[in-house]
Amino acid sequence: MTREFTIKVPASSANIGPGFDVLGIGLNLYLTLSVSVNEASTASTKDPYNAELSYSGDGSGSVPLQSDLNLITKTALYVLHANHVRAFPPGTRIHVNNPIPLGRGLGSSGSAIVAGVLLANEIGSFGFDKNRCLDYCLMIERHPDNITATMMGGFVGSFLRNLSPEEETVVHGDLGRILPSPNTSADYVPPNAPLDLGTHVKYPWNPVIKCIAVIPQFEVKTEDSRSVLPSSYSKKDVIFNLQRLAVLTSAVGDLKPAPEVIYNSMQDSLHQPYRKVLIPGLTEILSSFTPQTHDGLLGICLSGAGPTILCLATKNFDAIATDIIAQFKSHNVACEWKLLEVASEGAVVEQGSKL
Ligand SMILES: Nc1ncnc2c1ncn2[C@@H]1O[C@H](COP(=O)(O)OP(=O)(O)O)[C@@H](O)[C@H]1O
Ligand SMILES: N[C@@H](CCOP(=O)(O)O)C(=O)O
Repeated sequence: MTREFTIKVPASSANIGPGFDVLGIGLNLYLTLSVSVNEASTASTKDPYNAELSYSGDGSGSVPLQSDLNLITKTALYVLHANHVRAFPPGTRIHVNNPIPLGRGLGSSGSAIVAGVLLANEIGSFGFDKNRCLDYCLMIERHPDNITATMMGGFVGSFLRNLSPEEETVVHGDLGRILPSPNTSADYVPPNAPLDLGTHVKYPWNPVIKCIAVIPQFEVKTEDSRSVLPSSYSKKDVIFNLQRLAVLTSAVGDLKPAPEVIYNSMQDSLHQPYRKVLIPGLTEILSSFTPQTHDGLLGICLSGAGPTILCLATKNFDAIATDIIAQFKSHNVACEWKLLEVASEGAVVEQGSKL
């Protein structure tokens, strides 16, 4: 008997202007894992943990296919090891199809981590619900905005609960102690995820609002984009964002979305101004596209850690994207663009089996 299942995980756009490390939207661009486990197989593989991995889409040729090097299967192995399962069953085949561009601020790593945790949940038959799965994701990703949107779908706000000093050491400890690598000893059991790490809510979203993603053809690693941020902020800047955050979370659910309200509440003082050093033309683009210059535009921001620009809009998608691409071009940056919608369902696992 061969067990088969598919894991479908949306991309995400995090922050949405003022919600740095808080807000995220699940987007209908799906990382898909097609998994089969031939339960009769005893054949050994080259892979140290029995997984035969294949890959298509963005990252093909550069993403590693060994299970203790690939982010999806490393994540799955972490969850399996923490629950005393040492490897994938012999006869495990995983095909990854990834349309999410890597390192562009559309949550590719968050989607890979969510996919990995769901993969382990199926392989180990642990029966974890999505909230428990998020605990494991948070052990790796550490900021809840993109993984919560990816796992739960929709437009979400989230936070990580207060941690005891012992939990702090576990949750914010060395990732090398959590994720396996080729040097991990055969009997090492990594720390399990504390319970209920994340809390989230889903906000209403008017489906008339679509997401334009203008994606520059260069990568910015999230880690690098976080390293340019200051370690503290002024009271003025924090209040600036909190005020806008409160208004934005309600404004996008309105029956008749108000461009002025949404545009102004998507302004940010906490991350975008600092990230301009990594993204040519960022400040100019964010300030020169408004509901007055482009009919149908509601708001504009950096998607996640960048370099993608996210526009919320109700019409004229092509014209808005074409003009942003032209601005980037004047800074010698080539782009592609996608029109995306909010993925309200989040990550899903579909079962199937064949004799
Ligand atoms: N589908 C995938 N399979 C394996 N690794 C992935 C996948 N998606 C992302 N990654 C890893 O995550 C990195 C990008 O993460 P990050 O810098 O956080 O950017 P992003 O904004 O796209 O999440 C990639 O370089 C790769 O190492
Ligand atoms: N809040 C994080 C979000 C990172 O999202 P990603 O899509 O770039 O991985 C940040 O802004 O650093």
